[in-house]
Amino acid sequence: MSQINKKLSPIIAPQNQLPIATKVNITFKDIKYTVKTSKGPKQLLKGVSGICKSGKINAILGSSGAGKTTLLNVLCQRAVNAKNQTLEGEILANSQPYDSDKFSTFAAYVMQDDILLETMTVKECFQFAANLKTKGTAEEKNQKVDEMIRELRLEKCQNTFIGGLFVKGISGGEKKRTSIGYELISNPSCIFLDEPTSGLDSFTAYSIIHLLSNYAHNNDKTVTFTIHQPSTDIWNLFDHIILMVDGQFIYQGDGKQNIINHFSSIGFSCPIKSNPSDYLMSIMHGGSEVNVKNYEKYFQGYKNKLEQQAIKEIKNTSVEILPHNSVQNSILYQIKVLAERQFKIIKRNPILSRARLAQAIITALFIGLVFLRMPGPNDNLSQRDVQDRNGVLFLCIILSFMLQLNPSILTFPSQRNVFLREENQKLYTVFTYFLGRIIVDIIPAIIFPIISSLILYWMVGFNDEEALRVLTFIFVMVLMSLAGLAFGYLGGSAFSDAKVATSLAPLVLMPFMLFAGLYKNASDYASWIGWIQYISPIKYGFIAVVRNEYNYEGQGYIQDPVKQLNFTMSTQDAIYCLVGIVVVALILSFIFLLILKKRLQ
Ligand SMILES: Nc1ncnc2c1ncn2[C@@H]1O[C@H](COP(=O)(O)OP(=O)(O)OP(=O)(O)O)[C@@H](O)[C@H]1O
Repeated sequence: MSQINKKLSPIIAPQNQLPIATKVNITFKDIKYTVKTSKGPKQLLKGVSGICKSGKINAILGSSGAGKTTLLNVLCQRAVNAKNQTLEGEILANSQPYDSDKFSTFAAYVMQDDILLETMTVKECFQFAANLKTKGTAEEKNQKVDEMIRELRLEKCQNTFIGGLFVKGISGGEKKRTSIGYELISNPSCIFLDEPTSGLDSFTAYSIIHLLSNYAHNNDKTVTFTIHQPSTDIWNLFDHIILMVDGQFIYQGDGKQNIINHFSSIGFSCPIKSNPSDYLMSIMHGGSEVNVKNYEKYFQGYKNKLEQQAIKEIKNTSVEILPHNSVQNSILYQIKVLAERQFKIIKRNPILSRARLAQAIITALFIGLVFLRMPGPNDNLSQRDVQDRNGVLFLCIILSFMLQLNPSILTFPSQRNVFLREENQKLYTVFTYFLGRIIVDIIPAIIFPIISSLILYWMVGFNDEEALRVLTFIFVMVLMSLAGLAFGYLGGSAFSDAKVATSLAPLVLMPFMLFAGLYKNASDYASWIGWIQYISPIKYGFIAVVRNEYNYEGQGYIQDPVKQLNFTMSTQDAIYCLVGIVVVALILSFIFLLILKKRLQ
């Protein structure tokens, strides 16, 4: 909880003596928000005070860069005191402090960018939100989803994918309505929206604001949003308007005659027949020197005539218990819902399913053909044959590791924004998200190496004297694939940017390969760097398959190939080490995901 809110706690009455609120008024007093930049501190909000009223449409307008989004972030507790930013002032809901956790129990925030998963349909998005955000039986939740689709007039596209860069999907307006519906389904008492109409045609923009207006008026909800250049129709729907310029307020009040009167009184009369929104935007625009010179007049006008009134309203806000709309689901339920969604995503994404299956089959066939029916122990083996066999064993290990590593690196970065938004709203915990993902991601990580192994094993002519040898080989291939999954997770969670994570992957892979015992003998590493072999999953996988393959009893091979490689560890011990590495990498990636979440929020 921010410092400012702590200060206020003593004046709050004990919770059990307060009336339970049906509505929420957000008030803020003397908010100053400063960020550190390379050129020194920059104050983005310069002591603003105001109110977002319940049952009303509160619109924040202003010139570009005035600080509208910053104010919204502050009210949603997304901008708090930290090393590189300071926040001063009071932010209250029904005269009570709230932090980001508390915020998610009574309010919702729709960001400017639509953060939705592209391979989910509109209905599935609502279903996911209803499952985790609302109470009731499955039937009641389905009913809520259908109602929301009807209310937002999304019937026609309810079964269409959201779409994105690679998948064709719904229109921009439908996407925006889906983002709003995703939040409204839990019936929050307050909803904040950052530019809900940007990029939309005037009819769609009007229909969205009209919908929000109904939500506020019919249910006594607090709707607050930033908006650029509204049409007259949209302007007429605003109940409470805040105008901002250069981090300060220049107007706060209703959008009807009062706003026109106020600006007339300070010398800026809106021309008759002119849209007040267009006129006010034109006198606020920071691109005009004349406007910038006039800013001081606007500030003085606001301070002298309106600020005290706003402060009085803040003081008169009653103290009431904040409504609690959020739902606490069991861990198992959260994992189930997340795993179901992840399963759909994988099934529908051709790169995540079919392409990977084809990759596993084609690479296995290719290796199988290149090393087809290699000479075995009964074929008068030369040292060259042993080297070839070592080579193909090593290649199998690399293949299994790499085929899983590459897609896994993208696992977290590709859904980062969705995860941050949903975790922020406390729909689930980092732990349940992590488990929900693993449960689904592990399926291809197990199946694909089995398929590759079954293709390769007899094509190459690996040791099939006993069934256990075949099973051990397959098991090690699966473990290598799981190691790829774990290291992919690790890279994806340690670096928030997918590009950074993928470009760093070869840097990690190279030493693992170098210290696996094939390119340089295991006993020849310099001591200062030789320790890398102990953390190389490729080394343990290679030892396991080498020991499993060669059955040296003096026959067939000129020398014992295992001894030549200087592998003293048994197959079993190598498998244990590999399992240990997989577990440690998974634990580390979970910790990194926790840290990453905090850093990004
Ligand atoms: N972390 C930051 N560091 C430095 N400057 C910042 C930071 N965040 C925002 N700003 C600056 O603060 C000002 C206000 O930004 P904000 O996004 O709140 O404006 P806005 O009114 O929403 O603008 P627009 O309408 O163009 O979206 C801008 O000049 C922006 O460049």
